Amino acid sequence: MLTTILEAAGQIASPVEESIRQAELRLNSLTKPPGSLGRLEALAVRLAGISARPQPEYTKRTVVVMAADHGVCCEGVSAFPQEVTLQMAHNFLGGGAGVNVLARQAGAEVKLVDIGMNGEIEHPLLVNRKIRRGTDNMAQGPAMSREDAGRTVLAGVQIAQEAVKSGTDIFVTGEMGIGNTTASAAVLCALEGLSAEAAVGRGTGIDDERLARKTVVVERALRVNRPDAADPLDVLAKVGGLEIAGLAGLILGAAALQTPVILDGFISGAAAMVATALAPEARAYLIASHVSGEQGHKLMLERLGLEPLLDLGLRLGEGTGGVLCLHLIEAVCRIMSEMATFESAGISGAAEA
Ligand SMILES: O=C(O)c1ccc[n+]([C@@H]2O[C@H](COP(=O)([O-])O)[C@@H](O)[C@H]2O)c1
Ligand SMILES: Cc1cc2nc[nH]c2cc1C
Repeated sequence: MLTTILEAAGQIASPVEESIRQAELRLNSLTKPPGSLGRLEALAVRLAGISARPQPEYTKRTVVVMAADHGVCCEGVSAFPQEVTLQMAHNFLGGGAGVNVLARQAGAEVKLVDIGMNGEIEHPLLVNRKIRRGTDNMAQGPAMSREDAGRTVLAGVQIAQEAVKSGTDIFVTGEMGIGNTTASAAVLCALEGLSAEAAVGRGTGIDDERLARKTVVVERALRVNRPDAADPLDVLAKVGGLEIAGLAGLILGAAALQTPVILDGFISGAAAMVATALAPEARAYLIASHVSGEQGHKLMLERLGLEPLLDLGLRLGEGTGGVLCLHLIEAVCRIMSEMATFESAGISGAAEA
């Protein structure tokens, strides 16, 4: 299984240097003081390299929302009951969730994937890739088998491949899963050797008492399972989640097809940690949309070496922060294609020193 995953990862090429160089030249020819568009300029250059074009355009934007359940919920780690995962899945399909609203505004399509919910939904818009009905309680043993973790990553790779074949040229990662901030914190601790205290946050809004319990649960999960930091599939299987594994695969599949991936919040970040542990080259294809309000996300992004574009205190998940950044990406693309140059507008360049 790992061999097949690493085969997919082995196809990830570096961003295209020539497109990067052309984008830098173009930015410096536009009617503005050099560098005056700040970090948007760095974003323009990165997108050029990823998409192998100095003036990229993204016309088919897909938010992949992976939904899954977590056995660890029975430890009382969330502010909401587990059945909210399935109830929210109905909400996504009906177009009423936060991400649906923001995706409509940003011209993106929401693709809901059942990668491992406890319950069943029959709906024409639902992509059914259920690997199993939720994970087991990681505080008592592995969340899932190594085989299930591998199959889930491969399902994510395949979803990316199918979407790109149907025209998707940019992805946003999204997820829904009550309990998944516990799994994400455990993955962060396992891969980076951090204490539970540094990684655990309030998720859906737990009080101090539950936060203390959640921290103990993550500590216990790490002690009981002893995940191997050098083996990302082992980490996923022992303390991960199905949506985390699926999104890790989506990232690898997208990167192998030179397609940018906008990361949403803490859970998407955990998937990115796994993906980059499997294939460090995938990092070049990742754009961090925002730093989430979830404690631990800032540290996670630092470890990933990614600078978030926004800091709005978002902690909804679903892909909401990622979709918001599509507006910034659209802005950058328009700057690159529509802005006049010093030459075309007849404007004098900077004075000689
Ligand atoms: O993306 C984030 O940073 C984020 C931070 C906190 C909560 N969430 C969402 O809330 C759910 C998980 O919270 P919890 O408390 O049940 O672990 C899950 O459905 C996530 O989409 C998401
Ligand atoms: C209502 C609700 C919506 C969500 N969306 C993502 N995670 C969520 C958690 C809850 C509880």
